[in-house]
Amino acid sequence: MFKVLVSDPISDLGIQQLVEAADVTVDKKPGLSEDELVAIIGDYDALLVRSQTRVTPRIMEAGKKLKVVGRAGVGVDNIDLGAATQYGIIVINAPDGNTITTCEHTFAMIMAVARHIPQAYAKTVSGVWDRKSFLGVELRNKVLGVLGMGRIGSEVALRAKAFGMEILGYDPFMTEERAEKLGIKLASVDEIVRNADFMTVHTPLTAETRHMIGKKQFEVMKPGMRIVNCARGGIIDELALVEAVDNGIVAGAAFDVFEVEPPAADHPFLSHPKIIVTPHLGASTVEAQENVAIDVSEQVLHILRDEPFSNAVNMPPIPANLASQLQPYYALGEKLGNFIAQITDGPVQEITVGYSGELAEVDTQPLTRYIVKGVLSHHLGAENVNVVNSLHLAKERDVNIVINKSHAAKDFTNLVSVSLRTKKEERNAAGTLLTGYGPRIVQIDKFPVDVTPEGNLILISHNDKPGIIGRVGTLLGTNDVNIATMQVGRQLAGGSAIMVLTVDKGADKAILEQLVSLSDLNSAKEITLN
Ligand SMILES: NC(=O)C1=CN([C@@H]2O[C@H](COP(=O)(O)OP(=O)(O)OC[C@H]3O[C@@H](n4cnc5c(N)ncnc54)[C@H](O)[C@@H]3O)[C@@H](O)[C@H]2O)C=CC1
Ligand SMILES: O=C(O)C(=O)COP(=O)(O)O
Repeated sequence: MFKVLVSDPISDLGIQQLVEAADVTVDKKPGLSEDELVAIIGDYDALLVRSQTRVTPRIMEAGKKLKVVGRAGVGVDNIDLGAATQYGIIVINAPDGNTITTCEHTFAMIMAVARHIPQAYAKTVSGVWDRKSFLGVELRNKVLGVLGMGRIGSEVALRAKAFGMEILGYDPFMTEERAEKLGIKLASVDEIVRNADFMTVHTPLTAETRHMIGKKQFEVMKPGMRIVNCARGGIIDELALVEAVDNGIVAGAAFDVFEVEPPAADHPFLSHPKIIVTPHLGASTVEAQENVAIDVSEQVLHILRDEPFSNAVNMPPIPANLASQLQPYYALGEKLGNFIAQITDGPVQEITVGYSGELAEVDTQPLTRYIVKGVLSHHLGAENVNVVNSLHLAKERDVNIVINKSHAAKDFTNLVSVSLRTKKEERNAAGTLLTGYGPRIVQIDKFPVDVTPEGNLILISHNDKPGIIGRVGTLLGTNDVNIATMQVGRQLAGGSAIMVLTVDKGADKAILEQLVSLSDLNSAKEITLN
């Protein structure tokens, strides 16, 4: 049974599929402190949050079973992504569900700041009928600067056009073609600051966007500018903004988000007559909350059930057609990696993965993650490595990963080979998928074999001499080890050879030692592939 913890207020209707899933139990505990979360997170397989819960490295470290953190919304700046990757926790978000809602809130803020609605409301309800103080401006024929033309920024631009505004958009990833399609003009931050009447920001908060609008921009800003931030606190320098409003450069500002949330009681925005605020309400509609909770619950279920999923933030996305092509190879890749790790002595220095045949034509990085997971699991423990952190853990340990691709796969449609180099030796195994039969190891070092990578195996290296197979069989039989299958591989008659046995139960160290003491038998290793 999977356990899911919901630590922020998330739509009940949205998480219904999780609550109703027979293999899931859901606990709702909003408002926990970091210490309280650390104390209980060890019981949970998934954590669902909005923007309040700060998912810190301490929480992830304590989340020994934690497989996924689901963000019911867009911004993941409250989740330590580096720590998530380190601990092998997938972080997913719900990027589409609140776009329109946040866009509409932005528009509410644009209109409110243009017409002083919150200030006028406050005065009216206080009993003062003041029509003079609240002279507004029209939106029609005004220039709106949009910084960040992603999902929300683009929707804001579309609606602004309906108000008769001219749009200047800035986004490093915006092409001329797309700008033309949206009916906007591309401009630099500087051009927007100097020419717009209204400005709205819709970027994430990054090192690059922090204080993107600060003292320098306010110095050259078109006087009378009105500014809206419904994206993230910190994109606009809050103190520089207050100064610009006081100097008469900025006519008004509307903020939904703050550098620190909630802002301190003495934050200058909270008492400024020209700055209006809402408490991070951008995504707070019934519809958006349902949408994001449905989206994130669906993906969390997929992840818990080991099914293909989307919207991972700390893993590159895998296009659906590539996912379906690679999926059948994941088990083979992981087992091949684990097999080679078990037969190679010494600490791993380099993993060389070879892809040939059709696999050489596609992006195989998702499959490489499984292979590296298989290798590292042997050394670091299966519970500590997964496809989220396998490449990261390899890099952290200075394990070099080399990928070779060759279009020709001799004898097979596709071949995956894995070589492991340690200080002591270099060994290699290759495998393929046999239609109708599943994964097979088809080569170990230079020896061709046909081994199903499953269960308990014994790998023996010996001299190709008459009677050796019988001696091995007798010894194992005497020790009550039943042989299910046996494969012998050699290059030349009478030369060196290998034997791969599938046995019903593992052979202990004493039996392996007895095997090695047989004449013409050089080494024996036990391999477990579950
Ligand atoms: N107030 C609220 O409740 C909500 C706030 N948000 C926030 O709104 C922001 C935008 O969300 P979406 O549109 O869904 O994200 P998005 O990822 O679709 O768009 C962000 C855009 O910013 C652009 N960008 C990145 N760096 C930039 C830079 N240096 N200069 C200009 N553009 C840059 C990106 O290219 C991208 O097109 C995010 O910060 C998100 O967290 C989202 C939903 C609700
Ligand atoms: O989706 C986002 O990025 C938001 O900022 C919404 O935050 P919330 O889920 O309302 O706490």
